[in-house]
Amino acid sequence: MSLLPSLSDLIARARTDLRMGLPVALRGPGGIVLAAAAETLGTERLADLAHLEGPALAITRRRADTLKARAYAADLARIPLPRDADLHWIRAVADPSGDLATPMKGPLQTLRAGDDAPARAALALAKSARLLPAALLAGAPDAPEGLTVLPLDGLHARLAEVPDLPEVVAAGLPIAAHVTTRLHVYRPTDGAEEHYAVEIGRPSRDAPVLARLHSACFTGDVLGSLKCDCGPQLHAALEQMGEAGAGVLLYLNQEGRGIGLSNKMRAYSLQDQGFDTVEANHRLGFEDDERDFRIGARLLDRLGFRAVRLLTNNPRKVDRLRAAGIDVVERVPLKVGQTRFNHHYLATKAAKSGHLL
Ligand SMILES: Nc1nc2c(ncn2[C@@H]2O[C@H](COP(=O)(O)OP(=O)(O)OP(=O)(O)O)[C@@H](O)[C@H]2O)c(=O)[nH]1
Ligand SMILES: [Zn+2]
Repeated sequence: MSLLPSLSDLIARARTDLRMGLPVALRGPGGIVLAAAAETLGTERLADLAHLEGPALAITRRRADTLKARAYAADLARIPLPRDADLHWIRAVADPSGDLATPMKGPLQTLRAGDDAPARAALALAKSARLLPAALLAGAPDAPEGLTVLPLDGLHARLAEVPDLPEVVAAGLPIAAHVTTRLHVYRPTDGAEEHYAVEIGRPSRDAPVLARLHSACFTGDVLGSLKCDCGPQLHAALEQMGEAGAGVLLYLNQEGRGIGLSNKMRAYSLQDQGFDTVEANHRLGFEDDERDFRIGARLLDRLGFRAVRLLTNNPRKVDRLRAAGIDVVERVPLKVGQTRFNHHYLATKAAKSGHLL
């Protein structure tokens, strides 16, 4: 019946539930598994989950490696919940901010037997809710009334897909770089973040367009942070397009290379403790880059652009766009915004993430 929620609707709900500290119910061949995000779980719900069957804390392999816990799966580890575990213990396993101050968590036993699929889905949901990737899971005889119930079948595949991105609206927006500019807003059908396209001038759809895929950086774009080069890159790209009289800048709301602002600031706090940008992501349980550039390809396609001259220093963006069917005819370097505060950050990106200096 069309009035019932689709899988995308359920995913959108699940994200909100997890952010509020509510568990979601995952229905698979083994029955119902309840999953709650470690970051938002409260004391009473922890007590209730702890009384269910086989409570275990799922973390990513990245986090497991940091904690020296053995991950039997390629991507995650499940730690059986110790009998005396409280919220403090759960947060300490999930959140690296106290790793140096309280190295008390180990040795951590991990589970080999049992199905990893519910844990995998829960971690993907936590990531897509921009929470720390750690979730408490426990088997339940049935789903308590009122909880969001998601079928495990197809869930992980759906979370890995690019959602449909219909355009909500487009309107003229004269900006300093060019007076003939239009801002387009796209809203994904799975309730995730909206993305924007800034169309400068009237670029032809028949020739390669000067384009940039810019990932949101509140600290750099808005506050003028000196820790990264995002703000100057954003403005230089718009200026270059303005001077050329045509271009398209996709502003993708993938803050912090796709981990969200809270997690990015957690990474900054780890950087204050001496870890570099890649190490900080890993300690938090993330890959160094969690962005999905297929969204950029989808938006270019929607706008009618098949070929681009891409403003970037990141070869991965070029590769991902090409893999998604966009013809990147040229990579145009964008070297602005070096400061004494971001020298180490840019050098790390070059050494570890393949950026071209
Ligand atoms: N996790 C994390 N994200 C960061 C950090 N510093 C900046 N960012 C984010 O990194 C992203 C940078 O985006 P871009 O400038 O589009 O991408 P890029 O990979 O640097 O590639 P180009 O700028 O195109 O060369 C933004 O989402 C920032 O919020 C950091 O230390 N940790
Ligand atoms: Zn930045």
